Amino acid sequence: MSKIASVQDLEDHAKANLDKNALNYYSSGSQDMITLQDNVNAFDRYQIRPRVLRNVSNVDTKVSAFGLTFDYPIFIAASAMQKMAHPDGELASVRSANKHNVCYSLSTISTSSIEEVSEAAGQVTDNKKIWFQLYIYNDKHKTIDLIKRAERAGFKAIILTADTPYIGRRLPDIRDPFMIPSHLKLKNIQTEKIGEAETSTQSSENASWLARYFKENINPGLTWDDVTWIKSVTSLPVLVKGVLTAEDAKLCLQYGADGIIVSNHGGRQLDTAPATIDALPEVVRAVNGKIPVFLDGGVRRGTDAFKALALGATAVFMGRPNLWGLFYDGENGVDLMLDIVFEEFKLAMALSGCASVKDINESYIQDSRHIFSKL
Ligand SMILES: Cc1cc2nc3c(=O)[nH]c(=O)nc-3n(C[C@H](O)[C@H](O)[C@H](O)COP(=O)(O)O)c2cc1C
Ligand SMILES: O=C(O)C(=O)c1ccccc1
Repeated sequence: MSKIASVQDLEDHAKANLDKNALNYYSSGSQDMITLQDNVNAFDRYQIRPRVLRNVSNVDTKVSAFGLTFDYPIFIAASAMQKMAHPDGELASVRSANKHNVCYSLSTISTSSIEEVSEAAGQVTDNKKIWFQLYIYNDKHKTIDLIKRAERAGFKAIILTADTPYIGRRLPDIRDPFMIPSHLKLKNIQTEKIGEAETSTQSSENASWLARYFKENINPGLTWDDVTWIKSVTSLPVLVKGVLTAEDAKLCLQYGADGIIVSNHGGRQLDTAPATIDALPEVVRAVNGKIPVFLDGGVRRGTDAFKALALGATAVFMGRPNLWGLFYDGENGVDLMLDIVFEEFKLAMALSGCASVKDINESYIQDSRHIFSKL
């Protein structure tokens, strides 16, 4: 077999070899998967404007946020149930992220516990670059308990996912209902209803296991006051994930969010929502430097990350590439994936004439659809 040279190679490997239940769950988007594809394709509509004859013998890829420094502005997004990709699951992912000194975000709905992930991130609390993605449960005490456990375990930020009051309509899951494999457990939270959902073999009525899990456990009634509420129960920075408009970005500021993740949940929620790289500029403009803005969705190459930074992102997250790397070879596979993307990013900086991440700005990018506006 040829060597793996890109994230696309890892995706191809997973698509040819991963079992259908896990593959459908990991790869699918909602409805016609237009947003899923557009997240990826939109990056190609932007072009990098390279500058030459700059000294790029040393390229510094480090970035900082919330008082933490990371070696690269490319992090791992929260994705649920990683042990379906590899027996080491979340633990392999966090070990790899930690080794590379980048952030790992842990999903609430993980097959390794908050405490296990913290332990895998190393012994020194200050060095743990782990953020906790929070779904707010109907039961507020359970929600507070998750936050407190994450704090105690040394997580450095809370990511409140705001785009999932209900699960998106994922057709592969409706056609062939997803089941969590019987040897795996959701490790962070016990719910009375989940036992019931876990043991049923076929979705009842017309809701899938995923849709029922959400319906039975996750609070669809959240409002901006819940950002205030989360802020009142934790001293950690709180990021709102799932923002796609300037209007909501301003509300993030008004309600005291410490950061924003421009995201459409990897095209798994509202189909035909904009590609994240297209939504980023209006969010960045609305925020006007007051809090850091991150992006996820469709990042597959170092050049994609470069483009997001040129449009004002502090850093980006990758979701599915982590799963493809994990499936390829556990921790080594995630290492391989990160090494490839980091190498691509560093080279993109060098070939664009940027010796430091601080140099990357709007002058390095053009939107091919508005190319004449730059003339
Ligand atoms: C299989 C899978 C599971 C996910 N689970 C979660 C989750 O539990 N919580 C969450 O906030 N986002 C979840 N996401 C969304 C990711 O955090 C992220 O927004 C998305 O994957 C980014 O797009 P990309 O996969 O194109 O990189 C999930 C995404 C995938 C693909
Ligand atoms: O699949 C998802 O995107 C997601 O966030 C999720 C996580 C756990 C259960 C159901 C959906």
